[in-house]
Amino acid sequence: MGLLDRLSVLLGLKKKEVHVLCLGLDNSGKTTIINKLKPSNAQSQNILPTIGFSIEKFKSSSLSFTVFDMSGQGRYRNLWEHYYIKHRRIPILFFANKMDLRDAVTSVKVSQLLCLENIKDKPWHICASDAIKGEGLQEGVDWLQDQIQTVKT
Ligand SMILES: Nc1nc2c(ncn2[C@@H]2O[C@H](COP(=O)(O)OP(=O)(O)OP(=O)(O)O)[C@@H](O)[C@H]2O)c(=O)[nH]1
Ligand SMILES: [Mg+2]
Repeated sequence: MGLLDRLSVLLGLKKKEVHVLCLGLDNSGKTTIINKLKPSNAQSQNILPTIGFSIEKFKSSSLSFTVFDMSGQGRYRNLWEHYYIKHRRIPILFFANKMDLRDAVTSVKVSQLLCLENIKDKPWHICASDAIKGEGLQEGVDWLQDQIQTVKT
């Protein structure tokens, strides 16, 4: 970020830009989550499986998010490696989505199944969500914002 951009962010004239990588199995609801975070007039009514990846944008509070929405389908998973930044202390937000389904397990159980407590080198957080109704999404984004805002602009 250039000096002028930094100054604009500090003065509140411009939103700080952040890049987010969205990964997860196919059909888990990634695109639906991102879509629901957009203003209602920008939301798509017809979400199709993502081919390759798509770049989506939304704003929240003082941040401007650019999200790389990766396909979860098996044949595209090798794309994930190109974007995965192993050694940086990037925050990781997990959505335990589709919590409205009758056989959904709790976010605590998901966290145990994925052994999230083993992640010691990055801040992480898990939220239960229902992307159709939009439940749990803002809690996750608020956590992400807190993490990002503690990093210097
Ligand atoms: N019941 C329920 N259905 C959901 C939820 N979130 C998404 N869906 C549905 O799940 C299906 C897949 O959603 P997508 O957002 O396309 O999933 P995706 O993870 O982006 O899939 P890929 O792009 O193929 O990786 C759609 O029919 C959504 O309507 C949820 O929280 N609850
Ligand atoms: Mg998708």
